[in-house]
Amino acid sequence: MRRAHTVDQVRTAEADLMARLPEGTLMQRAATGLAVAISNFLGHTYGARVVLLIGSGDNGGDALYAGEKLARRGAQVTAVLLSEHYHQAALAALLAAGGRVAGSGAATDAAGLASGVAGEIARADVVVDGIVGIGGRPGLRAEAAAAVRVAGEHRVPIVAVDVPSGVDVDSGETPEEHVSAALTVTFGTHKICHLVDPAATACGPVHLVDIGLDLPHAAIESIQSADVRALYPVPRGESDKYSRGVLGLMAGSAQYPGAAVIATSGALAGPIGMVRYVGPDSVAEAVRAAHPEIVAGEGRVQAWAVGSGLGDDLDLAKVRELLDEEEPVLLDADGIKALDDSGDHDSVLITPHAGELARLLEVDRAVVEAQRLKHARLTAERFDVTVLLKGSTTVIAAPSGEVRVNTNATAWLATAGAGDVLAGLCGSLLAAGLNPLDAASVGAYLHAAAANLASAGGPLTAMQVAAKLPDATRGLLAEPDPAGE
Ligand SMILES: NC(=O)C1=CN([C@@H]2O[C@H](COP(=O)(O)OP(=O)(O)OC[C@H]3O[C@@H](n4cnc5c(N)ncnc54)[C@H](OP(=O)(O)O)[C@@H]3O)[C@@H](O)[C@H]2O)[C@@H](O)CC1
Ligand SMILES: [K+]
Repeated sequence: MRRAHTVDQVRTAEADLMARLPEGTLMQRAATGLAVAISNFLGHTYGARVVLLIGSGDNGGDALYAGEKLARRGAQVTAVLLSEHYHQAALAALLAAGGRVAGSGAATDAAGLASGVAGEIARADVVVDGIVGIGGRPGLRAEAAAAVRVAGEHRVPIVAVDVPSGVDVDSGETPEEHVSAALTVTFGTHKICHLVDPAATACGPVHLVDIGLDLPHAAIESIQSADVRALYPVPRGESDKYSRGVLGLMAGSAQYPGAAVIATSGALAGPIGMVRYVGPDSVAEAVRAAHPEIVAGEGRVQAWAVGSGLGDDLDLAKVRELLDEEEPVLLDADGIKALDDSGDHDSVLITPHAGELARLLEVDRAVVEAQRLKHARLTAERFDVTVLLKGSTTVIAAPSGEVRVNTNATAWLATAGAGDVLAGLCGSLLAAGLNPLDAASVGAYLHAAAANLASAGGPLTAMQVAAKLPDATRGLLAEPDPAGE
């Protein structure tokens, strides 16, 4: 798992380590890693024009010391001081290495920047955001916002130090103006904003520099290929189609027959031995035509997947009966309406998108979109259920308080039927014996991996995603474990 910690956890670990090391060691480790990452990002250092946006805290100190190291390797480094306060020793080091300070005069231009600063930014090869790090509050002050806007207008890429300034570090929310980075270089561990949207998108790719922090249990984890490999229920020699798991699928309707066909494709591409389809005869016929392997009608199952494309055919009483049984149940789409906050649902997984979660919580969709982590957690706690909140980064929250995210999805996956594939696949993983948190994690990861294969940078259909699931699974199970994962 890739781990993300809260600001408080990082501060505690930092204090513990600092007490054992000579002063300034951690900042030098951070700045060295940052300078190397900026060099790699640029592809060259000698002669590169680097503008540093410097705030009042240690985030600015990291940027200034990295600037010093780049200047020593021949870069033309200019610091823009956005506050009266700044890390003085770091600025002195930059100046000693040949760096400069821009805009020291009192005059300001129309954007509110000291004269000459806008021109420096416009001509830069890269802007380094050392405005604020984990000590920052959301939003940008006027001068910083103006500098960031000039970079955007001139398409100058921004490398964020630790976090893109302006985002809310511990929630991944972006209630106010913030930096959108081409690369974020962080230290010690990931922060929540690196993994949870909308802030995760503002980070761009995230590069982690190890500075030797000793960290506690993570607040949030992001699932990696090695985790999926370790969790995937691979059939053993003695397995038969029943022992591998049977999924009961209640999906599709006269209105949306395709959802049943697509969800079945997802389920059959998972680890189970058999799918039992339960639904109207006309839909069962369509499912059987596409998937002759299925068995129509009720029988013994190890888990249920209910809801994709049920529309008005949703039989609330029937679904609630299933929720009272022992077998795990996945509720998707309309099936989520069957959930109430009174029962014991710790073997239930729900797979809403933001709109469906908003309906369940009776809030606006935009509120869920803006505060994805908060609402996924709140739902898990209130309904005693595991929640897989779909989106560009998937957030999975369990009633135990554990949270995992999946960040490897392509934006092309936002297509009709993709959710039905995911529901079938996660149902299949539940039926094969994974608990709801693991089923959701493995399902989200493989669904995204299959979509990446189907897309290869272009459009895809839900059925193509399902068709690529076996390849994605095979590739992953065959991969050697990389060190450190
Ligand atoms: N922890 C670690 O392990 C390591 C940490 N390291 C580095 O230290 C960074 C944390 O440094 P930090 O604590 O000095 O806080 P940081 O974010 O630079 O500045 C906070 C100050 O900014 C201000 N301010 C607040 N909001 C603002 C806003 N929206 N817009 C503008 N200004 C705003 C406010 O001051 P004010 O101006 O209000 O007086 C506040 O006090 C961390 O991210 C990493 O880069 C590494 O060197 C090594 C290992
Ligand atoms: K920053």
